[in-house]
Amino acid sequence: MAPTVVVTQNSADLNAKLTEYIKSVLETRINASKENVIVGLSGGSMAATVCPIFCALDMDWSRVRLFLVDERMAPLSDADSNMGAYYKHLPAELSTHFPQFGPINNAEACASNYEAHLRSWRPALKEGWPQFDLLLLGLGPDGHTCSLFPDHPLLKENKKWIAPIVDSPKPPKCRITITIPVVNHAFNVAFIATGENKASVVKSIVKDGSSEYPAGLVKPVSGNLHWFLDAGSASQL
Ligand SMILES: O=C(O)[C@H](O)[C@@H](O)[C@H](O)[C@H](O)COP(=O)(O)O
Repeated sequence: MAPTVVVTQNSADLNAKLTEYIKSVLETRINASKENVIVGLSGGSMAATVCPIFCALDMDWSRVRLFLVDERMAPLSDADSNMGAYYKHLPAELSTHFPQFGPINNAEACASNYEAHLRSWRPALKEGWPQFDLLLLGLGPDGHTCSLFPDHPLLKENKKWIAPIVDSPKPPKCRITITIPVVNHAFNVAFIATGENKASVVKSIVKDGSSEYPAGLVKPVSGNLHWFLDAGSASQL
């Protein structure tokens, strides 16, 4: 299915459109099943974008669980820690909706612990993958998403739900990330990409349908795909 592209005028407009989208997806998923609703969140600027929205949403969060789609191997107090950024911006009762992360000195053990959390929350579909209710993904100017970088062997990972990476071209080198098939089995995937430095990669993926970049490999099997852009990132569409 073709993605829905939402071009926003300014940060207030982005906030309003994202609020409407997130509220509607969460309410739909909460009503659709008795299970907890699982939301996967990118790092980078995502915490600053979505935390104010989460804080302002008037809804029952008791059945929502939060999960990092990728994380850097850094202590919570470090500026590199994505979870640290979410802890800083979210009220304490929502921060506890993330699973524990660690050990931070061993990417492989950390990835397998994080995967075990996800498996305890959401059993595998018959195809072998979990189904996130909502993924909110960032985009790098090089076309990466999560910690899935151009030309990296992890793009071909077809067993692990969460994989370690020790040679990330974007620092820090050691991270964990969800894999492409996990992304593609989600019910709802939304990219949030702003800024002119992302315009050319947005054009290749959204307008030309290129699969050259990791983010271009995101093609939900049966879920919905949205792109939330601003004037800068949409300038070549
Ligand atoms: O932890 C990370 O590095 C990320 O999750 C990464 O995939 C991020 O989402 C993109 O690099 C976009 O980052 P910005 O939104 O900060 O541009």
